Amino acid sequence: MIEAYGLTKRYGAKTAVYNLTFQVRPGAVTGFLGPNGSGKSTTMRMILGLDTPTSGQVTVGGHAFKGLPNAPRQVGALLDAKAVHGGRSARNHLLSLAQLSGIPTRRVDEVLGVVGLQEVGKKRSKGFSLGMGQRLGIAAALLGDPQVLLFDEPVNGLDPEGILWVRNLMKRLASEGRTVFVSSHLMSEMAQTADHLIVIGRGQLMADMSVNEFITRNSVGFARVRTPEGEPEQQEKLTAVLQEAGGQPQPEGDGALRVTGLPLPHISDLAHHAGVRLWELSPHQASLEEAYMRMTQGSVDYRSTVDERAGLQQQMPGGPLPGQQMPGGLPGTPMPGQHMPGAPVPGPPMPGGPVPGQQMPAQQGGWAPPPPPPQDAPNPYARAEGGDAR
Ligand SMILES: Nc1ncnc2c1ncn2[C@@H]1O[C@H](COP(=O)(O)OP(=O)(O)OP(=O)(O)O)[C@@H](O)[C@H]1O
Repeated sequence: MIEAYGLTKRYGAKTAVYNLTFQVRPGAVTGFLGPNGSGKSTTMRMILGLDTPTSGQVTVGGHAFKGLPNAPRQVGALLDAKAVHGGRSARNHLLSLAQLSGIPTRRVDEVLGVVGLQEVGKKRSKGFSLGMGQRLGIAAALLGDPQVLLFDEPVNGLDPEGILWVRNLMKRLASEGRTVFVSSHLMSEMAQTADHLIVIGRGQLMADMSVNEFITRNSVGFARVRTPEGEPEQQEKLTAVLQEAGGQPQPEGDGALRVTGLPLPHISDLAHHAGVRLWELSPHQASLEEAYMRMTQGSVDYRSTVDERAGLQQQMPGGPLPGQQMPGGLPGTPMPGQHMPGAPVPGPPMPGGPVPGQQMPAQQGGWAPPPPPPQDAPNPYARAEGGDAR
C-alpha cells in the first residue's frame, strides 16, 4: 500500500503538488489522472524517494522509500522509458540492474519474455522504437518481482496492440494482489484499465473514488432537443417552458438544446402543449472523458488558442459537476471520496494500524485528521481566481 499524507512539493515559487492525501491499495489498478503539468510525475518521484517533499510524507508499505529494506525487490517503477544507456543491449541493461539488486540472471530472461522483447534482447536499446523502450522500462520495473508497481504514462508511444497488452498486464499484476499505480492524462484509457481513480489538477486532489462510482456519478443522462432552424422564438419558448418545469436547458454549439433534469416523454409533452415543433429529441449520456475534462478544466496549464475544450467552459446544466472543486475556482459540494482543500481527509496509520501491505477498508477508523496546511504556507492556488497562479 502507498500512503500519501499532506504531500506538498514546491520548486521555488512553483507549487507542483499541494497537500495531497490518498492511499493506493493492493489488489487493484489505481489510475492517477491529471492534465499535463498537474503533478503526477512529481508525486511519483516523491513516492520513490527521488524528490523530497516540501512538507507531508509518503510511505510504501508503511516505510519511507529510502527506509525500505531491499527496495528494488519491493517496488518497481517505470518513470522515464528513455532513461536507458542506449549503447547497451536490452538484456545487458536489465542484467546490470539485476546485479545491483542481487536479482538472479534467469529473471532477466523471464522479464524479457514477459514484455515480448526476447527476440531483440541482444540489440542496443538506442535503436528501439518508443514502444520497445516502454516495454524495456516495464521489464525493468518487473525485474525484482515487486509487490508495488508504479507506471508513469506506460502506454505513451504504444500501438493499439501494445496498449491492450499493457492494460492486461496491469490487471494481471493487480489480480496477483500487487499494488499497481499508473498515471495517465487520458480518462478513456483509465476507464478501461483502472479499478480506482485518483484525479488531480494543479497538484491538488480532485477525486478519489472507484471507477464504477466515477461512472455512476458522471454518466449523466441528458436529452438533445432541436427546434426548427430559423425560428429562434420556438427555441426561446421551449427554453422557458422547460425551465418552468424544472429542467436545465443549455444551448449547444450546433443550435440544439442539451436538457437535463427532465425525462424525454415529459419534454415531448411540454413542447406539444406549448405548440413548439421538434426536429430532434434524443437521449444521450455524457462521456467519461467529458466529465473528466469538466472536472479538470480549471486546472489545465497549457491550452491552445483554438481549444475544443472551450465549449466545456460553460457551466453544465445544473451547475458544476457534483462536488467539483476548481483549484482556485468555484467550490461545489464534495463528491464522496473527493478531498476538498481544508476538509478532513484520511491521515497516516495510527499506532496499531495497518501493517505494511495490509489493505485498509475505505473509511475505516483509526485515522488521525490531517493537520491544516501550515499557517505560513497559504494555498498557492487561492490566487488563481483572478489569473495565473503559477
Ligand atoms: N524540477 C522541477 N523544477 C521546477 N518545476 C518543476 C520541476 N519538476 C516539475 N516541475 C513543475 O511542476 C509541475 C508538475 O509537473 P509534473 O511533471 O509533476 O506534472 P505531470 O502531471 O507529470 O505532467 P505531464 O503529464 O505533462 O508529465 C509542472 O508545472 C512542472 O513544470
